[in-house]
Amino acid sequence: MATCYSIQELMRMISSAAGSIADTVSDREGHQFMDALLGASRVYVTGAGRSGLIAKAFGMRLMHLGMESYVVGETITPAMQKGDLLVAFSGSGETHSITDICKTAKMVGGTLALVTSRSESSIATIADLAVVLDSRQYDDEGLSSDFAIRQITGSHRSGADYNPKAPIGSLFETAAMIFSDAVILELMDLRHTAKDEVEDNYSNIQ
Ligand SMILES: O=C([C@H](O)CO)[C@H](O)[C@H](O)COP(=O)(O)O
Repeated sequence: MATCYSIQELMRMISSAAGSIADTVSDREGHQFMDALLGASRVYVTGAGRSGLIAKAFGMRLMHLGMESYVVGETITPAMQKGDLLVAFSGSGETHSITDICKTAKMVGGTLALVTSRSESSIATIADLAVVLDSRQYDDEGLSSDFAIRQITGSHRSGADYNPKAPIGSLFETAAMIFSDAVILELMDLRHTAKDEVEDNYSNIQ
């Protein structure tokens, strides 16, 4: 694929675009998400494909912080109960398998938090709270739109010579990873977690 951008420029574009998605997260959504995590007995995470990988990475960090966290679908994941929280990562909010898991979580009395790129979707409709990382301006046409290029590079180069580099949800997934890490930092702060405690929980058998 021909492109007039170097790998370094592309990296900066992607990080800058993902960073700008932070501006789309409302304070209310951020606070609700933190409150749900801090108030939960146990935290379950779920997501499909790349969103699922972000969910797992988030669940792992919660475990490092000493919180009881589980990945839905893993062999030793226990039954979910009232008082537990399910965090679903789904850019579209429409992935069938994840929608079913979310419905089950609600049915058993759990709380459902959604991390998504769309405020309206099947999962958003049943979620108790949602954090919207609005990456849609990049997702539909990758980074090829003039708008996206101006946002990212500050230039007025036409999109005509540019191949999309963050298509099909990639920026949502990158932004979701950054959001998750920000949440972990805030949790460490609020729970007065020392770096040593986190390191004690790192796996020594993997
Ligand atoms: O793997 C995914 C990626 O977009 C493929 O490029 C998605 O994360 C997966 O398909 C799940 O979709 P969403 O539920 O819409 O996040």
